[in-house]
Amino acid sequence: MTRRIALVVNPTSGKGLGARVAPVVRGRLAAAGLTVDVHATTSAEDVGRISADVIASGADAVALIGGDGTIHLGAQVLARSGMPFGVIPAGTGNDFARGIGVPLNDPAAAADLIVAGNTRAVDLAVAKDEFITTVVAGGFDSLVNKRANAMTWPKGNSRYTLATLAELRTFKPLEYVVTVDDEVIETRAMLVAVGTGPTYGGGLQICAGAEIDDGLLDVTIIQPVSRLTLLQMFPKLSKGTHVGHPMIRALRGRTVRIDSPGITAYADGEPLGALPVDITIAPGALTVYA
Ligand SMILES: Nc1ncnc2c1ncn2[C@@H]1O[C@H](COP(=O)(O)OP(=O)(O)OP(=O)(O)O)[C@@H](O)[C@H]1O
Repeated sequence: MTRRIALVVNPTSGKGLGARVAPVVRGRLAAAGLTVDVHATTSAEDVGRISADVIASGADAVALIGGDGTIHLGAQVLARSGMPFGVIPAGTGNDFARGIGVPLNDPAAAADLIVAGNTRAVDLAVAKDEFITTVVAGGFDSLVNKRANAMTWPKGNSRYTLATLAELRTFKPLEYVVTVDDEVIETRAMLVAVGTGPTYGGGLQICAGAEIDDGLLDVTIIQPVSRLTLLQMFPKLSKGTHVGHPMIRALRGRTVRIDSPGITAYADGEPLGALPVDITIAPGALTVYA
């Protein structure tokens, strides 16, 4: 019997990359003998609504073409459904795809993982009643995100560089209470991040070493460092060479609370809400092709 797969496409992901990638992926899946139904989304709400319809339709699998925002929306419905879920990276960050080992710049190769049909169950975090597929964080990076979102110029990643430099001028370490299982840590810090996978922000290894299926949350606390050291840390986060820095504290646990007054938490690259945030783990909640 042929496998029937629904291809849910966010055409706006990656500034139109989603729309460009869709025919390539459709062709690859069809050439391999799968029956492919393509659904283009016209709004954020469509991602969950269409995913729910696909589950109800009895399709064998679903694939999402998009970035971390699209995966986040789909995961709200697909988590715990048991429906095998393929990821075709087409965003700017693609940290969930990176975490499960899907090729990032080769949509045909990503489609081939769906054709091969090997699945694994991966963990999701849960915070403020939402499933989170990558990292929840709050601190210096929240302020940079907020500033960058308010800027109309420049477009693209240089906006984050400018926002980072602007924020660095005035940033002072924040007061946190971080609770990991039964351990309560009162500390000043630059930021606190909690992830199921290792990266956010398009490959920054903020939770370096996080295993996507170990049933645990990885917690990173960047304790107070000078502005220059913080700036120098960003390229190191990309390469993973920050690991072992004396001011970076790494912990693991099953429940985490982050609290710092006046700070907004971000999750999967979008604002999640004001701290405090309680984070738990949903082990093996999503079944992915990888
Ligand atoms: N037609 C649409 N379908 C789905 N989402 C849409 C659509 N138009 C705009 N959006 C918005 O796009 C966001 C998702 O974009 P996505 O994250 O997939 O791409 P990106 O921002 O380019 O990549 P990344 O998150 O990896 O940086 C959603 O949160 C939603 O608000």
